Amino acid sequence: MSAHATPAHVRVEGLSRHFGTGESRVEVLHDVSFSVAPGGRCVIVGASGSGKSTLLNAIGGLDSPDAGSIHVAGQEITALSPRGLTRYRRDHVGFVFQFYNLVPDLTVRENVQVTAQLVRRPLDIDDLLHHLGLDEHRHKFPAQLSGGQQQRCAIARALVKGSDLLLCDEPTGALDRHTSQQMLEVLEDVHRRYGTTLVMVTHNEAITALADQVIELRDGRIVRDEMNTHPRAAEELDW
Ligand SMILES: Nc1ncnc2c1ncn2[C@@H]1O[C@H](COP(=O)(O)OP(=O)(O)OP(=O)(O)O)[C@@H](O)[C@H]1O
Repeated sequence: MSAHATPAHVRVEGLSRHFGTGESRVEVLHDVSFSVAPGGRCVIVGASGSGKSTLLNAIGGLDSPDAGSIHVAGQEITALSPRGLTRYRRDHVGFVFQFYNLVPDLTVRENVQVTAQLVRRPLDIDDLLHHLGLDEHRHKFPAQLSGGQQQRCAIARALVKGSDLLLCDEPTGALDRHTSQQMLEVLEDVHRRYGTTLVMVTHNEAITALADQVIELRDGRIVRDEMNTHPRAAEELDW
């Protein structure tokens, strides 16, 4: 790396992961290496079972690889103790899952507040809900929201910590086309407003048009790592 090169926000090197033993052993990731620049929007695309979620979970400190390393903002998260990993997840990473994992007995605002209480300097909850178009839904429970509104609540919860890395696992997976487009516009806005580094997993090739960087996984190996010099706006997306 030259003295002027910007250090990567996320650097994955030689990552491998398997599940099971003996005949049921499955090699899920093989020697995966790539970097994401600070403030980059990286889309990881691949067929079902190609290892996308396993990779994202490793970056999020939810799963430990067999071999290789992951650095996030210069810190080697693959070398952290379980306690260190908990702290990393709490302080440095926002996670949005396909199934939003909202607490059903808490309102939208309370769902976000629970996470805000975990960190020292959370973002302003009401400001965030406003930007995510959830003003009028603040006091509703998850079951009273549409899929897109639930997803936006999950994004608010992931962002409120003020972490600069947002990991999204199939953020549009359970949504119809129109709501998916809205969701991608929300993520675009979040990226513009907060400069958050986004790493998003999807099986939908169309979404790669929005990314600065596209990684394709096939059977746990990277078969494409390309920069996109002219990413499209979410509203121009051709499904
Ligand atoms: N905890 C686990 N135990 C055993 N096998 C697992 C486990 N987690 C994932 N796998 C296997 O690893 C492979 C990759 O799974 P992964 O969820 O990473 O793929 P994916 O590309 O995200 O797929 P999808 O798009 O369907 O979510 C699959 O064959 C899956 O069955």
